Amino acid sequence: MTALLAAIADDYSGASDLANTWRKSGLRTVQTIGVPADKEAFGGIDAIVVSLKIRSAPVAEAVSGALAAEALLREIGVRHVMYKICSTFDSTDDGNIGQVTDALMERAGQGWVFVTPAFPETGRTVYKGNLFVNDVPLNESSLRHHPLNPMRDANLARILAKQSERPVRILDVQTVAAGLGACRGKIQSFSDIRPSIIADAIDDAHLDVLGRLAFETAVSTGASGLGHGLARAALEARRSEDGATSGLQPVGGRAAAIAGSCSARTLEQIAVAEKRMPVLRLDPECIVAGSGAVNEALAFARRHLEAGPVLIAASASSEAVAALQQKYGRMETGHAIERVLATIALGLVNEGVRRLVVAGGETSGAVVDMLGIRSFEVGEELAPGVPMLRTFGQPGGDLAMALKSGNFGGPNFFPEALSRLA
Ligand SMILES: Nc1ncnc2c1ncn2[C@@H]1O[C@H](COP(=O)(O)OP(=O)(O)OP(=O)(O)O)[C@@H](O)[C@H]1O
Ligand SMILES: O=C(O)[C@@H](O)C(=O)CO
Repeated sequence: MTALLAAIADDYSGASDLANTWRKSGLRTVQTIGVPADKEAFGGIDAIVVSLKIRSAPVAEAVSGALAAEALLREIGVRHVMYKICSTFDSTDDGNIGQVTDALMERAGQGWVFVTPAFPETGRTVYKGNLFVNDVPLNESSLRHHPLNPMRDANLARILAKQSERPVRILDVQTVAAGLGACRGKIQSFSDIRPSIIADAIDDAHLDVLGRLAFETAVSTGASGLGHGLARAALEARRSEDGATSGLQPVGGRAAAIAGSCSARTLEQIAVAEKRMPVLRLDPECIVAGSGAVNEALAFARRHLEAGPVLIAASASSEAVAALQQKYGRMETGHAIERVLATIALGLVNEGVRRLVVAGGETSGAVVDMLGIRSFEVGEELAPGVPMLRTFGQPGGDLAMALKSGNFGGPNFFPEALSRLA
C-alpha cells in the first residue's frame, strides 16, 4: 500500500511535531532524517515526514533540498506533500517559506496553494491573515525575540509577500466556517492569479475544511493544524480502520536533555527542572569563544548520570542573546552553540545515554545530524506536538528521543519526558 501523505519539514523537531499529529490521527508514520536513500523501505507506512534543516538555510539550498525530497516522495507514490513550517511562521524577509512554497507549487503545476501555520491546540490561530500566539499577535509574543528569526509582524500576507513571487490572498475565517462550497467559490475567484492563499483557522473544524481542500491538491504549506486536517481527509479517502499503532520498544540506559532553545517556554522549563534534577547552564560566551564547554558538560554528566537524568542548557534570556549576537554575529553565534551542543550530545551517548531529549529545532537538527541518525519510528505523545521517537538500526544501539520545539511542552516537561522515555 502506498503512503497516503508526506511532508517535508523545515526542521527536525517540527518534523516530530507533525509526525506526532499524524500518528495520533491513526496514520502509521515514519520520520526520516534527510531524504531517504531507500524508497522501497516504506511498505505498510501511511505517512512519511522528511526532516530537513532548511528553515534558516540560504534560499537556494532550502529550495533544492525541498525539491529533492519532493521528487523522492512522488517516486514513492505519495499523493499530497505538505511543506511543514513552524506554527509561528519562523522565517525572515529573505525566506524560506515563500520560496520553497513557490518552487513546490511550480513543480506540481498547481493553480493555488494554501499557506497556514494555524495550530489551535497549541494556541496558534490565524484571523484575517494575522497570526496570534496564545491570544496575542505574533509580534507581541516572545517570538519577537527569537535568536535567528525575530518575528516583528503578525500579518502573514505581508511577511509572505516579501518571500514569494506569487500574489498572496486571504481566505477569511467566515468563508472557511461556511464550508467547502464557500471556500471553493472564493478560491475560484482568485484563479486567474495563481496565488498563495493564507487561510484563516481558529479551531480544528476550520482545519478539517482546509485539510479536505488541500488534499484535493498536490502540495500545501502549513503546521500541525493543517497536518491534522490533511490526515482526516486522507483517512476518510482510504476509509480504513487499519491505522492502529503499537508502542515503541524500550531502549533502557541513561537519560539526559540538551536545551538550545531560548524561547520563553524553554527558559521556564529549565527553571522548573533546576528544582528537580541536576542542571548545567553553560556560559554561552565560553561556548562561542570555544573554551572548554564540551569538557565541562561531560564532566558534569559523569558526576550525575549514574544517579538519574541531567539537563545541559545553553539557553539564555533575550537580552543576553542580543548582547552575544552583537559581539559575534547572529548566525555565527547560533551555529557555534549548536555545534557545541551536538558535540556534547555525542559525548553523552558515548557515556551510555540512550534516552535523550533535545529542546529547539535548530539544536535538534544539529544533534540528530551529529549522531548520524537516519530515521525514527514515532511513538506516543509526550506533550502536544512532541512525540516519543525511537531510532531504528542505529549503529551502537537504538536511542529513545524527543525533539521538542522551543515553545512546546508544559513547565515540567524535562523531568516528565525523561521519566516517560523508556
Ligand atoms: N545563549 C545563547 N545566546 C545566543 N544564541 C543561543 C544561545 N543559546 C542557544 N542559542 C541559539 O539559539 C538558536 C535557537 O534555535 P532553536 O531552533 O534551537 O530553538 P527554537 O527556535 O526556540 O526552537 P523551535 O525552532 O523548535 O521553535 C540556536 O541557533 C542556538 O544555538
Ligand atoms: O510548528 C511548530 O510550532 C513546531 O513544530 C516548530 O516547527 C517550532 O519551531
